[in-house]
Amino acid sequence: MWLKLVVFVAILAFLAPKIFVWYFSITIDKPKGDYDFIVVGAGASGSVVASRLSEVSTERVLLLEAGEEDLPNPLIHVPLFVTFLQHGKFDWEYKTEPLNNAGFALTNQVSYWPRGKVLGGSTSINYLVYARGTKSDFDSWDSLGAPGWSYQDVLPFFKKSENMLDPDLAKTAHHGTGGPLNVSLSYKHKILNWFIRAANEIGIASFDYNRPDGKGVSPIQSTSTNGKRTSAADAFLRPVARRKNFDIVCGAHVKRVVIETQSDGSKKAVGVEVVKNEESFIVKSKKEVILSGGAIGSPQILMLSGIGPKEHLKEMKIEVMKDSPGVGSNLQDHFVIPAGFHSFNTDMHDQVITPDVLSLSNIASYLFHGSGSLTTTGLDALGFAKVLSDDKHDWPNIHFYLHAIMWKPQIPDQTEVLMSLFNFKKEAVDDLIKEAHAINSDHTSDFTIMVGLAHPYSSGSIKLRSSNYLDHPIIDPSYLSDTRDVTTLVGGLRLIKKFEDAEISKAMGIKMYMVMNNCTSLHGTSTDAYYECVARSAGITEYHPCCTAKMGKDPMAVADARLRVHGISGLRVADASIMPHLTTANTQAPCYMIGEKAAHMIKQDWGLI
Ligand SMILES: Cc1cc2nc3c(=O)[nH]c(=O)nc-3n(C[C@H](O)[C@H](O)[C@H](O)COP(=O)(O)OP(=O)(O)OC[C@H]3O[C@@H](n4cnc5c(N)ncnc54)[C@H](O)[C@@H]3O)c2cc1C
Repeated sequence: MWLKLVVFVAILAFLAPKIFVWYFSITIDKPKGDYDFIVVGAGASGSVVASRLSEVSTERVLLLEAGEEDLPNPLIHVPLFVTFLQHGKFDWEYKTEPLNNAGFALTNQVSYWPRGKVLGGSTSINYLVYARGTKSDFDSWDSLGAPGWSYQDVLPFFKKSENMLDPDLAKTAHHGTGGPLNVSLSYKHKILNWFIRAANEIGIASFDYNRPDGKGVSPIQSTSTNGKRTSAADAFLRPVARRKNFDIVCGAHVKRVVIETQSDGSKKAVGVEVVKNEESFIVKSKKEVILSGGAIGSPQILMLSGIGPKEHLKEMKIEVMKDSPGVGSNLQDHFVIPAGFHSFNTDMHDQVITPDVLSLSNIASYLFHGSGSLTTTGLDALGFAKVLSDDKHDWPNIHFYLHAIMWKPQIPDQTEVLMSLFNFKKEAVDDLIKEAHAINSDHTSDFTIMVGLAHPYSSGSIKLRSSNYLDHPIIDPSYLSDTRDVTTLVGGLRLIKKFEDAEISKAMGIKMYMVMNNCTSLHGTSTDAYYECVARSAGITEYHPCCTAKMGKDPMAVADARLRVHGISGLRVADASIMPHLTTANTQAPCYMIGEKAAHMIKQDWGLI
């Protein structure tokens, strides 16, 4: 009897993972023959492109993803666990070169740049904020040599993707319903009421930040369904992956695009070289290859394929297929400064996410009602403002977030987390703890407001480290190399400091503190030099790299406004790289839109609609 039971359990233990994979998996092991379209990278844009192209049943579509499949996994799908997704198998784990003008509180002045390496790409590891940017962003793209990308042109594609679940927002003209991507209002911690009221008091009005215009403040709209992350894979791949004309292969690292010289001397993309399980093979495309590897992956693949700045390719000993000086240049990223706040009068335990969040009642409310703190990444609200700027555009130049997580620096784990997520130096975190001790005996930071540059003037570059596809490229974001960005951030930090002055803040005893790298001892606490020191020390990536293969008409443009790579037929880029410049807000919503618009243009160009 016991023996039978042991054998039964052993068989079950052996079979269960296989049954799980068989039931949930939507991928196949290897490509099957040639395809009409090959899409590289299953992130925000690539998932949409592949999904939409495969709607045409006559076309064979292949989606190749270097990372593994995102089988149901609490780490991915429970929003609060977002920080556990970094530094693991779902993350490319990029690092920048040492920064020259920022990062003084970072170990070796190096910024840690996670990117999703998994089905769903960065949407499987991101913070879920769904924010599109302003009308001016897209009108500016259009005027910079990308006709067809004005706000009026792109709005239908934002709406096509979206299924806005909030009934009030769903009624507005600019939101979409019925698209594959669920967007909902995130769970609201009580501290949100303070934040919105304080913002209103200091002159920042409430509004829907996805309206075309604007400055104001609003609760977060997030890409989630009943408290569960909705990634690009959940929204665009899982529901359609069993289409007969659609194959998805994971663990497939694309080394390069295969380019042939035609009889008339022109160059054409005819497929890709892929490495899976250490085996290298070529897959042929009959119509097009679409690169959606993201702002780091796509320029890297382009350069490895011989498309890039001639001198750099020669230096890397790569045969030049097309001298394209813009590949890898124009790297832009939002750069954000965390500012800690503390409340002296109010018990924060029911106001924000506290370290005891994994209580039975919280877990039960998550499992049974899809509500509570586990449904959020901690980001509760997002605001936009314009501070001291001679910027001619109408767009906001800073954005700021309420991060409703109580940070208790005296808990060693949390110190480790800060060091590992952002590469902060131990001394910098220790500085902060010391100052927090001095400010209040409980030495906790109850929550954080983060303020970031919406439209940085500084831009950097991505270059190959070598011709080996496995080597991470050289990433130089050049944060704060343009002093106008410092001026804007000083203005932004001063604006955030004003939150203290609101009557509601005084009633709750809310105070800001922000100490980094001896800024206080060097510069006091209220001078511009102090705020500049904080910005240059504590600033970190907001995870929004883009623009490294921009579309346009000027000599630095890599693709035209239909995303066709200049000088190589049968090849497009569709992802964050093609943006001419950053949008005011977060980048996933624009990347979903780019995927929708790219698929539409490809279908038009091949007479498929
Ligand atoms: C930690 C984090 C938090 C973020 N938070 C937010 C947020 O809250 N809101 C927001 O709007 N944005 C956020 N972002 C940014 C947002 O997720 C990205 O801007 C967006 O996903 C970019 O879309 P993409 O298609 O350009 O690239 P990605 O989504 O990164 O997809 C690129 C895909 O290509 C694959 N790939 C790359 N190279 C190769 C290769 N050689 N072969 C095969 N496959 C390859 C990658 O593995 C990846 O799956 C965050 C990003 C990160 C990393």
